[in-house]
Amino acid sequence: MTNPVVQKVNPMLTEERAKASFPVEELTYILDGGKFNTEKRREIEELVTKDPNFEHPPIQFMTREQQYSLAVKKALLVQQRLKELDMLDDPYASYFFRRIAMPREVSPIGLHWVMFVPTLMGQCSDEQRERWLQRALNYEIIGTYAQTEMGHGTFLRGIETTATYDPSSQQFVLHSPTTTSIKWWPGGLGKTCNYAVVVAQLHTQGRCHGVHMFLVQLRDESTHRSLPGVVCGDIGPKMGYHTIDNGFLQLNSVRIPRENMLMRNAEVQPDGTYIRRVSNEKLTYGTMVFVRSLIVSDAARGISEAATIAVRYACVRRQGEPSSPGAPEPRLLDYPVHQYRLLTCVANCYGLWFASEVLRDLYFTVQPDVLEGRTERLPETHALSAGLKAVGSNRGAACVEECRRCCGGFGFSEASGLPKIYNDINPACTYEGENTVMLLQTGRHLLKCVERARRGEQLAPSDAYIRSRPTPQPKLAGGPLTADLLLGWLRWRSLSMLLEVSGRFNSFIEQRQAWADAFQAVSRRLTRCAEAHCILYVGQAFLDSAKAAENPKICGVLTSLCRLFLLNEVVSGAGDVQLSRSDLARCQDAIDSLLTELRPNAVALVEAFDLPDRMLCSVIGRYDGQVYEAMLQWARQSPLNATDVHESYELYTRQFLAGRSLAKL
Ligand SMILES: CCCCCCCC/C=C\CCCC(=O)SCCNC(=O)CCNC(=O)[C@H](O)C(C)(C)COP(=O)(O)OP(=O)(O)OC[C@H]1O[C@@H](n2cnc3c(N)ncnc32)[C@H](O)[C@@H]1OP(=O)(O)O
Ligand SMILES: Cc1cc2nc3c(=O)[nH]c(=O)nc-3n(C[C@H](O)[C@H](O)[C@H](O)COP(=O)(O)OP(=O)(O)OC[C@H]3O[C@@H](n4cnc5c(N)ncnc54)[C@H](O)[C@@H]3O)c2cc1C
Repeated sequence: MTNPVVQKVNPMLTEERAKASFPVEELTYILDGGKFNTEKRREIEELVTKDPNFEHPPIQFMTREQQYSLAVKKALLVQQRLKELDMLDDPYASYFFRRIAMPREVSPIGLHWVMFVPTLMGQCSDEQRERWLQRALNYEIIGTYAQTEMGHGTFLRGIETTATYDPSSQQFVLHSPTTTSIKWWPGGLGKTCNYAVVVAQLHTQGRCHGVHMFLVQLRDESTHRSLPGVVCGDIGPKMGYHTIDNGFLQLNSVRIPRENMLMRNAEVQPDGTYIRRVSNEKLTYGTMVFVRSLIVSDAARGISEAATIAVRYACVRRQGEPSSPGAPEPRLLDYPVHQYRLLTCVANCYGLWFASEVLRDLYFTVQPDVLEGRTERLPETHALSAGLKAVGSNRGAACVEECRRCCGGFGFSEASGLPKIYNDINPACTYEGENTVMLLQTGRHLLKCVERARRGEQLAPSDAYIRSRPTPQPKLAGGPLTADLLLGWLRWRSLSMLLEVSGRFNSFIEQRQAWADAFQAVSRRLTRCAEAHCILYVGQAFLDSAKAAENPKICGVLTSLCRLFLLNEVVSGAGDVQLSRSDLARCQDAIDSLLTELRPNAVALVEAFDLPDRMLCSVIGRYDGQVYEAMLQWARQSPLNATDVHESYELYTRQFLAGRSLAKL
């Protein structure tokens, strides 16, 4: 991919940039977690941009096979470069190197570093780590995470693949007993990987002990041919994710050594005796908690890319009736409704960005304890990572789509870069736990919190408000609509909704319904409670970050953006609780005022994300704002334009026009 040649900057963008009321660079430092990180990220981006090995024509003009092949090359080249630069052990540097080298092109070896390596870290005994982890970190072996089957994705306990221990050979026999038990979806499984962590039902001494993990070699390490008993391949084209070989895997009585069961939490001894070392069996699901927390930040980054494109385009695109004769047509960004559509996406982006940082810190605080078997804060971490994964990816997909629509027809063209971002973000609503199911996990946790609060027990910090007494609805039509007041209202809303659903749930229990039936009866409402709880978390993280900004100008603009986020939640969630007409009207007026206030900072707020053209890959979101000439250049690259007359003319159209039958051709 080549960066568009930066031409003279479109004066309409220069004009907008000059309106910023705060130092954009300082906000970039905040978003990056410090000036040092910004500088390091830029150095890495520069390295990749200068490297001709990462240059190629736009992938959108390539076939899927070409896209996959190129992605394998780039993904492996990234690893080589990281090694040469001695950056392999630096997760920050590696992340940004991969991101700029393969912008929104999912890597065929992505599962290796997102799930395979973390699973080895979290699920192996110390001895197993010694044996495999370094090989995996050195990319001597390339692995994936094979859990989902054709027949079971969400309901993990229903997985059918079996791992049956044979004490005579001290081996496990891995087997796919049915068609529905064939592993389906794992990333990189089809063609790229030679190992997999396989999730299977453990059988030993005639008993099933539930799902456990096993390291299975799939392909020969030198020839890459699939090993005897292993049938695997690519699952075919998808809605997006063209660069990765999501695969299938059928195991026909494949034997692996006993030592290949991941034994941090449980063990099968040579004679077949099963020993569980920790009582909480959900520790096997640890990698998913980790990846769910990453997805929240990835969703925020996706919105940041789409919003940068759409806001820049809205500055240079004129469309509509001039305000006076001879005046130019208005810019899209001059329309209040357009400002609303874009600025609410920007507000969601900042909210999720800051929330993902708080969630990441929580994960890394809790994880060392969990690894040692102390699981007190695991339920909170699981509930938050599941719920925020759902809210983040739902919002991510919705905001990217809104940005795409904001760009009209060009938004539908791959030239805009927006379909690529959307197709990369959207599957996150499904993978790593389908979003509705994830919200139900959060809801289940919240119901239990209400019970524990009634018993006077302590709750984890993010759940603590559930212990407070119900209060009357905070009035919004009185004094100023401060961010603190709005956040208080969202806290009140979350608690009210939860108490209402919990009361309903308890009445089913009192009518002697089974727990599971009562849960199903309130499940629809419970997903809304989970969303409200997560939005409260996002709002709190947003406001805390705004207040923490040392520069008063940045503090001011972030607080205004946070108020827009909170007000929009109040207005769009007005159906969940009774909001008076006067409160609603007040909030709507406040939104209108905020749009006017924030509009001059629209470009500055997205450019604080500091996304180079190479990252955006967008004809309409270019830094220089020279959209139209670049659009024509893009179209000229279409393979359909390689000749003036396409071969289909001779083959079909000419015959058709001559009245000949096409049926025999
Ligand atoms: C750099 C950025 C890149 C980011 C992007 C990454 C790109 C990677 C691309 C693709 C990767 C995709 C990988 C995958 O999709 S892997 C497969 C993922 N599969 C799933 O997520 C399956 C979803 N299903 C489940 O997680 C579970 O089955 C379940 C839905 C949670 C239900 O489980 P189960 O029926 O066993 O449990 P219960 O509902 O009965 O609950 C029992 C108690 O366990 C608690 N629980 C459940 N899960 C966890 C967990 N993970 N951790 C801790 N505790 C857990 C639950 O709360 C219950 O507790 P209670 O106290 O109420 O009994
Ligand atoms: C791009 C992509 C990459 C993936 N990568 C991997 C990978 O690397 N490794 C891997 O193992 N898997 C992977 N997956 C699989 C993914 O994790 C599953 O698709 C996901 O967990 C959902 O499972 P499912 O497809 O079986 O859907 P189902 O579980 O059949 O769900 C279908 C629908 O039913 C609803 N539903 C299901 N159960 C309930 C319930 N209890 N209550 C209410 N509603 C319910 C869901 O909300 C959903 O809308 C990937 C999937 C995709 C799309």
